[in-house]
Amino acid sequence: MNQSKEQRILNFVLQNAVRGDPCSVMDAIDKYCSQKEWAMNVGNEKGLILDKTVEEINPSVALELGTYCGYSAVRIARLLKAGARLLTVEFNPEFAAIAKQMIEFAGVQDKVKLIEGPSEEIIPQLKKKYEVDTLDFVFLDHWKDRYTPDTILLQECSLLRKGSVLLADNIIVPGAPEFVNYIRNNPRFQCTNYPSHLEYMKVQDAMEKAVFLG
Ligand SMILES: O=C(NCCCCc1cc2cnccc2s1)c1cc(-c2ccc(F)cc2)cc(O)c1O
Ligand SMILES: [Mg+2]
Repeated sequence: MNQSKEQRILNFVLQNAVRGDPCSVMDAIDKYCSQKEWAMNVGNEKGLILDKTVEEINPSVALELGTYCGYSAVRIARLLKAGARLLTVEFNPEFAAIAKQMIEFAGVQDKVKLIEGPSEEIIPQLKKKYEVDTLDFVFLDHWKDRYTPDTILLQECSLLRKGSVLLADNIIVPGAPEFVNYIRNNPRFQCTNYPSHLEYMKVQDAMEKAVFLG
């Protein structure tokens, strides 16, 4: 049965990166996906915006919606302080299996909890089942038409506190127009747009940061 693209990405990492070195894992994925096969990792240009946001917040509890191969989970987890944790949610079992191996190879597994399932099911479980009080940081990188309903759901589940930061990928491509309209017109959020480019392409994209005002 021939391999998936995601399996080929993981194999390239296993053969070209250094076990326990998150940066070498990120570099290997970026090398493969820019030279061999495009894939929807946040990439290094938007990744730097993600890094700066995470470093600014220094979150104790972070949530990622949309794990894919684990590139941004590794990217975020490498910056987390001792005792801090990232919960990352993936819908596709094949992707989750790849991401699990990627996260373990990078050596950040102690900081990352990979959860398989749809966001609308997982978010309401975060407090009781995953012992979350409130989220310091949320990275939205899953279905673009779920950004708005899941942002509303996070509020309904009292998972945001004054100062919680949302960062959303793909504001231009594939685009999340409903989310942009919702979040920029919502007085409970302070928004900032970060122009960038689609991963591995000379195509305009952007990220949107939204700080919850409580
Ligand atoms: O679709 C994208 N990401 C979402 C896929 C994850 C599905 C999930 C749903 C779900 C539900 N619940 C929990 C977890 C999850 S994970 C995506 C797509 C492009 C792209 C693709 C083609 C193209 F020509 C140009 C850009 C670029 C990107 O950076 C992306 O992030
Ligand atoms: Mg994305």
